[in-house]
Parts: sequence; structure tokens; C-alpha cells
Amino acid sequence: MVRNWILEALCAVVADGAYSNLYLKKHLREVDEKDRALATTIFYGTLRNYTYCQRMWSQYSNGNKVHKKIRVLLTMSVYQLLFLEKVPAYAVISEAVSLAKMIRPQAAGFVNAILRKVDRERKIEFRDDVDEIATTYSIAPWLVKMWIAQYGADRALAFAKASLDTQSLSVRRNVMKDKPEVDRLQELRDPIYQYTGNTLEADPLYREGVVSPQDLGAYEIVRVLDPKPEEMILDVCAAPGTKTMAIAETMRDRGHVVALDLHPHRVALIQNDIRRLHLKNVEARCQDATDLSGLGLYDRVLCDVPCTGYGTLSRKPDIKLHLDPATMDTLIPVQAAILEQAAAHVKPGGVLVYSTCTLNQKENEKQVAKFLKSHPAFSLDMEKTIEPSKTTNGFYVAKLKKSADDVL
Ligand SMILES: C[S@@+](CC[C@H](N)C(=O)[O-])C[C@H]1O[C@@H](n2cnc3c(N)ncnc32)[C@H](O)[C@@H]1O
Repeated sequence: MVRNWILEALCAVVADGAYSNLYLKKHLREVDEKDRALATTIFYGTLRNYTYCQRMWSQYSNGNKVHKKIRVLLTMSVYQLLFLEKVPAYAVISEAVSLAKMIRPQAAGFVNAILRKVDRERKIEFRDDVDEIATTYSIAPWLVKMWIAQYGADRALAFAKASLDTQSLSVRRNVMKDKPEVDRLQELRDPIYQYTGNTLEADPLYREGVVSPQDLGAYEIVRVLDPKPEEMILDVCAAPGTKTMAIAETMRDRGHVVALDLHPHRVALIQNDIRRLHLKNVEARCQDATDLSGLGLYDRVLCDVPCTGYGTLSRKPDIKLHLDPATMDTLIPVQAAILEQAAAHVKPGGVLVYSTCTLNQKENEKQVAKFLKSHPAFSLDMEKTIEPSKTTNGFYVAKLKKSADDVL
């Protein structure tokens, strides 16, 4: 029964902290092929709208203590009642009651009554504007307030809305391949385009290294870095390697790219892609970027630091479930230490690019401004926020240039 599978999948993410994308990658094959699209829609839709759906039913629970699996069941059932037009309400409620009977028979009547009430009323009384945005888009109120303070009310609302988008998948055409089957793709001037196939990983074009998944905004960061063939490039936080591979292809497998990451299992992901793409100019190594002593000097250094990921909420909706300001407090000093170390390996006249996939000026503009204040050899060439939308995650990128006459 597909809804039982969805319930187990949601419990794994909500209660056990599994990553939504990794869970689906591993377990979606357990679902009948004909039900996979529906299972994915309910799984991601519930995660993206979790707070909203939970608030919708819990306002009628009269303070009753509700078993944790029944809570998830109610939340996913409310998602279906409110967002899935093709599934009739009676079917959603009767499936939920059947599941409740299996999990906790004494809760079946409660589940039935609550879902009927939600289906009739379909409304929430909001306390104020922040509560309305936070609840409607399932974002923590502190993050909504922070976005309003940093970016203004209109952009904060746009960021929150974008967190509910279902994003299309884009791919990067390998500019080095000139096989007949890619002639059509080469007619497209831009190497990045929307993927229209079913499963990218099963696509021969992917397996043969002709195309690779790449977010539009992530590719924009590679354009800002602007690597040239024959150059020496350092990518200090590189895994899984999507930008590294775009850099190496742009360089037409010439020059040299050193790709580092802290975690061995993530370095293995970079190595897998080096093999799939048959690249010779990339070397992947496990190294902590807060200590880069012993490395030489590079023409361009990319610092794509670990961050809070607030620009990726629609693709990784589980981040919404665990939003905690303490996360940024831990990450900000690590980002500063990585930037400091990376800067020491930029040649005089070279380029340093700092990027994140988050929407938080403390990790972005302020981090770069603080760095520039204490590093007079660097100047800001450009910085921009790439706003999240149906076609891209949100990113921040800053390009810094090192003075050519910096004393070594
Ligand atoms: C934003 S992700 C990088 C994404 C990658 N550049 C890409 O485009 O595919 C940040 C990466 O930093 C790595 N990381 C975290 N702390 C690190 C450290 N101290 N040194 C090096 N890498 C680190 C994480 O393992 C993660 O893979």
C-alpha cells in the first residue's frame, strides 16, 4: 500500500533525521512504478508544507497528546486534502483511518474526526503577518524575521514562496563531447538546459558523461570563477563535485584542478564523477580546508563553503523541519576560517570566489565584507544573490581579485 510506504518514508525524515533525497534514492524502487510519481508528490509536498499542515490539524486536537506516527499520518493526510485535487477527500480520510487502525487502533476515531473537521473548515487564524508567512510557507518565524530585516518584506516573501516550488531538473552538456547524439544539444548555445527525460541516472547520455546534473545558479558560480584552459584551480569544498566537473569541462580537461573535501565518503563522490566523465585534469583529495598549509599558489580559488542552505529549501525540504539559528552560529566561524586559508593560496593577480547556497547576509555579504577589511590585497570585483525560483536554488557569490603586486 503506497500510503504506508509514504508514512514510513516521512517518519524516517521527520523523526529519524534521514535526508529526503537520499531516502528516495534508496527506497523509491520499493514502490510500484505506476505509484512512484504520486508517492514522490505526497512525500515532498508534505515536507515542504509540514508546519502548515500540522498547524491545520493540531488546532483541533484540544491539547490531546498524539502518538508521533499518528502526527505524521495526520500531517500527510492534511497535505492530500488541501493540495491534491485529483484525490477525493473521502478516499484520503478512509485510507488514513485504515492506516491508523494498523498503527494504533485507539486513535482511528480521532483521526477520522480531525480530518473531517479540517476538510470542512480549511482555515487558520494567524496571530500577525510574520505568523502568516511562517505558517503558510512552513518556515520558522525567526527566519522570516531575519529575511525581512536583511532583504526587506517583498524579497522575504518571495524567498518563502519559492520554498514551496517544485523545481525542474537542469543538466550541463559536456562541452568536450562532439558525438553525433549531442549535435542537437550543441545547437543550444548555453551548455545548461532543462532536462526532459525521466530518470537522469539511467540515461545513457548521463552514463557516458555527455550530460551531468547542474543547478542553473551553481553553474553561474562557475561562470563567475571563469576558469581558463591551462590554469591551476583550487576548489576547497568540492564534494559532490558538480562545480568541480563544470570547471574541468570548461577548461577542456587541460590545466589542473585540485578538489578538496573534509569527508572521505564525499571525496569518493568526486572520484566517481571524475571516472564517469573520463577527466584527467582533476585530482580529488580529502583535506580540511581550515588548514591548507603546504598547498601552492593557484590562478583561481573557489571557496564554496558549508552553509545553512536556506536557498535550497524547495529541493531539500527537510532543512525546513530542523531550522535552528544555532546552525549558522556554528558555521560562520568555519566559513571565515576556510576563506582565510583559501585566500593564502591565490596567486598575485589571481581570483578568489566565495559562494554559498544560502540566503543569509551574515554568511554572505557580511562574511565577505569582514574578510576584505582585514585583507587589503583583495578587492571586491562583484557580488550577487541568485534568488531561488522554479528553475534554480538560491545562491550568493562574490568575486574577489588579488592585487598583482601583492608581496609574496
Ligand atoms: C556547499 S557543499 C559543496 C558543494 C560543491 N562545491 C559542489 O558544487 O558540488 C560544502 C562542502 O564542504 C565540505 N566541508 C565542510 N567542512 C569542510 C572543511 N572544513 N574542509 C573541507 N570541506 C569541508 C562538505 O563536506 C561539503 O561537501
